[in-house]
Amino acid sequence: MARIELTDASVTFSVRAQKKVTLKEYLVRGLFRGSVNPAVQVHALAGINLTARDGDRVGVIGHNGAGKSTLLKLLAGIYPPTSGDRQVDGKICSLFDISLGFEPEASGWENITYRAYLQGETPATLKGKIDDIAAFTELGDFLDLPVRHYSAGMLMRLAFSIATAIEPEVLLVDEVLAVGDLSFQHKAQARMKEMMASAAVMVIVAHDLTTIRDMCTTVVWMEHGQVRMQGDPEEVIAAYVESVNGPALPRAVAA
Ligand SMILES: Nc1ncnc2c1ncn2[C@@H]1O[C@H](COP(=O)(O)OP(=O)(O)OP(=O)(O)O)[C@@H](O)[C@H]1O
Repeated sequence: MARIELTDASVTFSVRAQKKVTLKEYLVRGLFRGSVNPAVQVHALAGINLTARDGDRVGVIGHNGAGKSTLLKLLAGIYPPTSGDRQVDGKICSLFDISLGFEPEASGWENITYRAYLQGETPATLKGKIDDIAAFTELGDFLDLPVRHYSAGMLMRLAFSIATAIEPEVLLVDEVLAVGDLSFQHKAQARMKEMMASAAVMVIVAHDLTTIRDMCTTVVWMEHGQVRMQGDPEEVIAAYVESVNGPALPRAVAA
């Protein structure tokens, strides 16, 4: 059984306003004010409680910078909670930031192998899949070349084909994922639909509210790193739209 459980989970980043401090600034400001370039705490997520089990489809909505992507990364295990607890049971597939982390000097084939192992494949299980992964990329002989020679779209094809080669129990998706050219996008969307249907639990971040309404069993509205509201998709989406547009005008009553 797949399960996601966040209990009072927070993620805080410690960032510095300036990248470099000149010697003059260091001497002048450092002498009089203590720290020259103090760390600022960014509370990307604060006190998040979220539970999802088999069959749940969770849509995450909210304004830019509300913490949606950070929530996906927390669920994926990329960011550990600064405080609180994260429990995720089940094989995870993360469909966001997928083209990061390739080995530039290694060939497409080698990168398929490295990534597949990271995704939990073994030499035996990969043997039965590697040709399908390669065929899905449609990259042909390019797979023999180091991936530093690939275009951004080609890297995306490779990344998507590998990421979607597993049958995940927990699927984490960022709707903004644009994969390759038009023909590949059709193929990619069809594959994503299959995965969304078969995954036990899905969490999807999207700005397109129609997608969320059609797909999700529950919706989380994020605001300034916190959950403003969660529950029934129609109710949460209506409240979110009202907060963005203002209350709906009363209907004119016929005289
Ligand atoms: N690695 C990081 N280091 C520092 N701050 C970060 C980092 N990642 C996110 N943040 C901050 O956390 C907050 C939430 O960002 P996040 O990307 O999760 O928002 P979002 O809701 O996904 O936004 P958008 O809709 O624009 O994609 C923002 O203030 C952002 O600047």
